[in-house]
Amino acid sequence: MWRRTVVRSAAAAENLRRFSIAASTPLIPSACIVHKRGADILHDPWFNKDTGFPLTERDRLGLRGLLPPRVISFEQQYERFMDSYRSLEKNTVGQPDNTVALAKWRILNRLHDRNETLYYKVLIDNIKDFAPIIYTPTVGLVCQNYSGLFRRPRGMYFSAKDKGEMMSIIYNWPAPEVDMIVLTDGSRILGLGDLGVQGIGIPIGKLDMYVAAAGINPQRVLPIMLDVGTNNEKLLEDRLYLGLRERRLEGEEYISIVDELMEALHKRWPKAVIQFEDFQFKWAFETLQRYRKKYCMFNDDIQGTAGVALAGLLGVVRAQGRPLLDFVNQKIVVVGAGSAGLGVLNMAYQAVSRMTGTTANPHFYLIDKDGLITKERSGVDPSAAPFAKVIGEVESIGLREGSDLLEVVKKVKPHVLVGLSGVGGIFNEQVLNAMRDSDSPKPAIFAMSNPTANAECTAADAFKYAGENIVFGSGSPFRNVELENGKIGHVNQANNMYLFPGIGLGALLSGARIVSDGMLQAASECLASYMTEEQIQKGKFYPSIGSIRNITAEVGAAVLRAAITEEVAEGRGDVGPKEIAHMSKEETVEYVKSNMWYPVYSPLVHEK
Ligand SMILES: NC(=O)c1ccc[n+]([C@@H]2O[C@H](COP(=O)([O-])OP(=O)(O)OC[C@H]3O[C@@H](n4cnc5c(N)ncnc54)[C@H](O)[C@@H]3O)[C@@H](O)[C@H]2O)c1
Ligand SMILES: O=C(O)C[C@H](O)C(=O)O
Ligand SMILES: [Mg+2]
Repeated sequence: MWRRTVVRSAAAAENLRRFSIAASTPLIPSACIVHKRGADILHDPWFNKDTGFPLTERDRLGLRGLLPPRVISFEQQYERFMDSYRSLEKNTVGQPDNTVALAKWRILNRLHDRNETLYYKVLIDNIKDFAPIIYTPTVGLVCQNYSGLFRRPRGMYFSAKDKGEMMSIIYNWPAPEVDMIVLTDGSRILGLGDLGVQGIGIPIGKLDMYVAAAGINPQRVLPIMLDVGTNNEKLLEDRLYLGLRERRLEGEEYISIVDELMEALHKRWPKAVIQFEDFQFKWAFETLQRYRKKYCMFNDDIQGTAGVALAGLLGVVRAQGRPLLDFVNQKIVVVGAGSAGLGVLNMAYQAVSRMTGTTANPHFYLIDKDGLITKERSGVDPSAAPFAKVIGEVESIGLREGSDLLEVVKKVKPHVLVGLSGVGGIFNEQVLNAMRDSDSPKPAIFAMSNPTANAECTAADAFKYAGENIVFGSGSPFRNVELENGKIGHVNQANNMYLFPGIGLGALLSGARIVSDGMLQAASECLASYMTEEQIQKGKFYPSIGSIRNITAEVGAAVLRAAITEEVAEGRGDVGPKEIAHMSKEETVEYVKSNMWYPVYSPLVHEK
């Protein structure tokens, strides 16, 4: 076991005294107590510095003779890695995209597995280039090939076989403190479906984003796979599949195992924030309702996505040159009535209700695999029911129950078309062409499904077929498009990565008992107001990913303040809700920033 001690200069300590708790800003690197020596340290990526161990430390930790004699500085190690990364890029030119993507993922993953400090330094400083590798889209490819790519475990794996024993298994995790947990059951990985145990890549990728964007200490994050089986026939037949080769648990059996895991997690780390990720629809809403008043948890696909989408939708109104209140008049067609689509509609509906002060009847249209959802649909899911259209209303514009996407776009002439269906290419040439008749001067197309091949359309097709005056967003990254008019068609990455790190960080630092609607609303509003008028006019609704730490600090602070207002904050360490409540807006942002971890080599001190 290990623990951290914080060693600072008196002046620096005084500066941060009021606000800092597990203060980790590297004014003077914190010293770190390790309970290992020699080769054990070299094989532990949390502490390993490779050739970066100074000679004195090599003496102290029994490393003399185990390393080549020269000490290489952190900066040199960084450059050496980046050089080999650039060579790999050069040497793989012309090879298939997937081969190159996996090669890049491998070189980063190998670095992670031997030296986390250097890995996160590389990741943070190059987040724009590396996010598409450790996150969507490459993470999808990694999950699909996980059983073959597996070298070392990362995170924890609980299975249906562990029933009754989770409380003891949880203590096998070596870190005494955990701040952020991302949990999946692998049942709906991006738009790729049920990938069973292979879905562990998603919590790993999300937590890498937590470290990069929110500055959560990587020794305090925990990716978790709850393997309750898989219904993926290919995996069930694959002899090398690493998960349970059984069908998924259902009903009471399923929920009781999630209950047990949640209890065990809460027991060991009562202050940790738990993010549910990529659960199939039928369990996503149910688990959210079941746990959201009991634990500090949220569902990223439902709630994180909703906040990011709402910020984008409000940006669209601004781009049209209309006041924000005009949001209530926007005709929005959402394609995909699952966790994400319904999450977005719920939040948009709440926004309209707040703006109108009444029970709103917004101009929202919801389409699933069976077409337009109306009140005539039998067996409609209760969470989709509030968005089912009254039949008279749709008949008046020539639509009916189950009208297809093209018909809906032609008749509704929407301001915004949102894709959260997981079906690649369904915004085809005809659908995009129909968006040319949109009632908006700047029709908006959000092809939000992941990974890239599952996006409802590409950026190039959107600008080509729907017109050069559109604004565009996609869940996975696309290159900006060179338009025929000589301008650039900007691509927004409409991805929940702009919010979940700030939601988690704000919840954590406020010591929130739960993640309330007000906290989520504050996160979305913060993101929406982050962009300047000039950026909005250029069709930019989200900041560059290069500034994700900054936006996450702002979002985190907004969530923190909302937790205080909503009276769910209990504070953290010796900074209680009262102290937070007395901070100005700027001070909350500083407070959040001062609690972000940044990769530096800490002096290691051995203790038995
Ligand atoms: N960009 C982001 O931040 C973000 C966030 C969350 C989810 N997503 C993506 O959204 C997609 C859906 O996620 P989810 O959790 O809502 O999945 P889900 O399985 O809960 O829902 C999918 C929905 O799409 C509908 N659908 C399927 N085929 C369709 C078709 N041909 N036409 C219209 N609708 C169709 C289904 O009926 C269902 O309602 C995934 O690809 C996921 O990667 C993106
Ligand atoms: O993982 C992502 O890139 C976004 C989202 O959570 C998804 O499930 O697609
Ligand atoms: Mg997800």
